[in-house]
Amino acid sequence: METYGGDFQHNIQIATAVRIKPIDALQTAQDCVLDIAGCPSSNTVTCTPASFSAAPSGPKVFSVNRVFDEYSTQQEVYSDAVASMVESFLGGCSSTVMCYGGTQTGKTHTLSSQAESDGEKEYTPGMIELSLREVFSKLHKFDKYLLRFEYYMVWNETLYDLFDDGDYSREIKPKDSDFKGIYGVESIEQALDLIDQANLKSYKLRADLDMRRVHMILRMSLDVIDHDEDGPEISHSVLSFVDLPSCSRVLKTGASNNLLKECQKVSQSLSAICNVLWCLKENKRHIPFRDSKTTYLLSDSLNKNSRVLVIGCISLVDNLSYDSLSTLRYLSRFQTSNQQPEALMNSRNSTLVKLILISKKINVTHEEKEIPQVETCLKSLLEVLSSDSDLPEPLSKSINWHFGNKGRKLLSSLIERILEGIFSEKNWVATRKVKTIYSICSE
Ligand SMILES: Nc1ncnc2c1ncn2[C@@H]1O[C@H](COP(=O)(O)OP(=O)(O)OP(=O)(O)O)[C@@H](O)[C@H]1O
Repeated sequence: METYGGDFQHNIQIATAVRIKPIDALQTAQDCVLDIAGCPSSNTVTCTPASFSAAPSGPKVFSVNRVFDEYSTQQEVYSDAVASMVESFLGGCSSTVMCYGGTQTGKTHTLSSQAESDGEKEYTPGMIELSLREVFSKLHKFDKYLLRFEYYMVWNETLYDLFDDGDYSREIKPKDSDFKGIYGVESIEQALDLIDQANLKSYKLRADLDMRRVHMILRMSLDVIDHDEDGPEISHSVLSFVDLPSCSRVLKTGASNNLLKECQKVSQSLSAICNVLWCLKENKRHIPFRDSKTTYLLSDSLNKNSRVLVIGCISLVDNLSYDSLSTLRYLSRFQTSNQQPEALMNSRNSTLVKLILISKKINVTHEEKEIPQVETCLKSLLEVLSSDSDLPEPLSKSINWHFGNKGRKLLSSLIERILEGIFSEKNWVATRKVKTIYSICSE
């Protein structure tokens, strides 16, 4: 993967990605409070809260290293963002993958992807399983290695060891963790089984203690002894997966005492992570690892040569859009390259995504205020489609996905009709026609 980390000159390489959760079968475009335009090949997210009272200043543009839209698959997220972290880990460089976002935005899905209990959704392995598969398939290359797994839950700044055979509900100190963990795991099946059992313990513990906002931290350490012509080479690296909840909505809208306390602790911990990463990036002498349990626990894998990937999970259907906006703001703190958001906003790919979101929306909402946005967007897209130049691959893929194989032609005629019908006549009766054409194109 060329782009990740490529433009980071700092000691620690920090990359950011956004994953947009698809709206589910029970939700409609009307439920979307955010218009988010982004595309797999673009690295900006343009976020327009539909409820302008939530953000009177209008659209906001956030730059990240990679946007995974709502149609992205687990395999795409893995191949494009996580695989290189695993490669670094196997090469002796510690790597941390963090998933951050509001509740129900797809953090667990992205990391663990558990099968749905009603069996309706297909099981697709998440980043943890895909990474473990890669690691186990490469271990035979080393002359000698020692693998160690640890799994922790942090709640209200209290640490629990989910691999503790005895009393896993016992609070532990981060320094105790040096002697903990499971060694000698020999197969991917054994590893996944251990993680599943630990997840069951965490559900029980969460229910027993009424925990609602927790951090989950899975760590895999690898010690390798390899021999080459210069003699033995020893390396130590850690690969961590961290599930970080966001509490901005709760903090903004208020909550009961216990939940508020939980959220304040989470928020302190998130600031501590942010400070540590900033200090590492700035090459500061003092790194405030001790400011939170999570940073203390990760201190051996956050250092000069390590890599961090923060995946922000966001949802188009987000009550008042607080969580998604705050997730994007959090990610933008780590962004180091100087993107030109305006230029990127006009790129062909983000235009298409915007069109798709808006055309879904104009089928159901008739608000005049959307007309100028839709018009600009459609006109620029029509220009792209009418030109002879080849469409970039993700764009043609998206067109096929949304409008069938005849994609480009149908889409052009659809846009022409939308422009004729709606913008010249300014007549919303045309919306019905558009709706019909749209449904024919989508068949
Ligand atoms: N990219 C996706 N594709 C399909 N389904 C998804 C996707 N992301 C999330 N979901 C579904 O959305 C629901 C909520 O996702 P998930 O449990 O991962 O959210 P979460 O952020 O971990 O929530 P919480 O913080 O409350 O634990 C699940 O049913 C999950 O299967």
